Amino acid sequence: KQKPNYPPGPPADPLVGHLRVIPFENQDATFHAWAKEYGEYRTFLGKALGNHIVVLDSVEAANDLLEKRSAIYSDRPHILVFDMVGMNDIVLMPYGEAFRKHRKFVHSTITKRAITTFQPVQTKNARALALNLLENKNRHEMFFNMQVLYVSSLLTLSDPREFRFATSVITGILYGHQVVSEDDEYMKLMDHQSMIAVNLGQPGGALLDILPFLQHLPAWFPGTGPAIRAREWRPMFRRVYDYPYEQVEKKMVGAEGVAEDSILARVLAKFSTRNSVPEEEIEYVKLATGAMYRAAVETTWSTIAVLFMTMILYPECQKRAQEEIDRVIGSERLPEFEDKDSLPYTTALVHEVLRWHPVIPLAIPHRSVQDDVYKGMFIPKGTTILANVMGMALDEKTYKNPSIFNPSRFLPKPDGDDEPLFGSAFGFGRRICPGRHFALNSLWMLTATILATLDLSVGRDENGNLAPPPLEFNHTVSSRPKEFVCDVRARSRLSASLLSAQAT
Ligand code: HEM
Repeated sequence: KQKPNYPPGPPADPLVGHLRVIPFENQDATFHAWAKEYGEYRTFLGKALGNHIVVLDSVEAANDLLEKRSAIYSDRPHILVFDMVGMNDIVLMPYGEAFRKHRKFVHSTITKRAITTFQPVQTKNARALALNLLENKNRHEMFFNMQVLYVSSLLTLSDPREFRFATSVITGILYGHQVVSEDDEYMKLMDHQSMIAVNLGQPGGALLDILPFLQHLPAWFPGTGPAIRAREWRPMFRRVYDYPYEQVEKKMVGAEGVAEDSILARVLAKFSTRNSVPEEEIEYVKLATGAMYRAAVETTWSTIAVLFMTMILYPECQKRAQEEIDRVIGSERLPEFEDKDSLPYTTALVHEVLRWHPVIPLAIPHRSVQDDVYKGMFIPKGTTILANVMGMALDEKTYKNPSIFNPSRFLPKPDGDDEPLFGSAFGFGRRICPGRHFALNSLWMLTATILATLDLSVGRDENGNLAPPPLEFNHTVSSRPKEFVCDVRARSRLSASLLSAQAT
């Protein structure tokens, strides 16, 4: 029997496939190099322990498959250890009836139109963050001083301030909860989420999919660690769905009978009495809102770290955005969403942050549900499809000098290069990020507010020497800049007092 014409790829080991050549760190860089070497269509095949993996390294291939053939390519690979910990929401849900129901709900609550009502939450939190940075200036180095440690005990991964912003904007719209202290339960829940995902996502966790019987063996048996931890952490993981629901429900049936306006409160208001609603319906609402909460924080937080990094490394871009803001808004007031259309460079700067370093560099894997042929290459059913978003960002055919941070690449000629915006940072097809419009708004308001009021520059290390951020990233749940220091100053006395007056 003739071997099918699989996509090309690097030489594989007959037993373990590419397992030994696929690195654990910076996979996107290796995949990008392989795509250039092997893939005429910027796709290539990898194999690990019997599983086929196809990496798509061009926007064209990703659109052709994940978008145009979305009926085939919208499933997710099954990851046993995440299943065991109770990750049952839309993010990893298999493609099917339940997925469609969750997707409809999630997308409808945060459409471009629906989210305009939530803009005040974003504005308020952006101002609070700018003020917080200013007031706690000498503590700023703490904020990136976060290392993920691969141990089984609970470790806090969060810095108080940017993490607080990323949490508070999403809990504000989902649950009407404004984070006001660094000892906030909603922040702790997110800490636990990151800790669980990072620890279970280690290679040991993947072993369970290859040798699933390990989950039934006693704890002393080698390789059973991830299964045991998944079971142990299940109740802690579950709280991300239950806790916010209980809080909002308590407010609605409590003495006052009202909760702050939020996506969840609007849904609960439609339930006439709790007893009349089937349990499955309540579970579905908990999971659908919990999924948005889980997916929003880490991604937004890491993107903010990239924003700070680029503003230090490319001070001329920071200055140009500040000049634009000063010209349009002046220094008597703070930015509002209505200013967005008049601030094209600032908006381009936000898009360039998302392109320059996509924080989910390989998106979330898709999986094919039937055999397919693409440009003569056979892609078998059950193949894991990775969109190499980082590879796409570095495509020289689309982006001139792609490794340089240059917001004006997106501006129309003659001011800029008229290059296309980088939507790939949010994935593709029917699994595209439903929070992308909301995320863009949060990042836009934060960027405009920070640049209107603060100057960011290279910080100093403990010996007093200037310490520019190294171009290094931690690859955990998302890809985030490694620790660096940043000098934060108010641009003027007026900007400081405007913030103090309006941040609360
Ligand atoms: C800068 C911020 C963000 C980035 C870079 C980002 C990126 C992504 C990416 C790459 C995916 C996978 C898409 C795919 O499989 O093709 C995704 C999925 C998802 N995102 Fe986001 N995201 C961000 C913010 C948000 C926010 C604010 C929310 C909620 C309001 C959100 C909710 C989700 C959900 C629910 C999914 C799963 C969708 C599915 O599996 O069908 N994300 N995101």
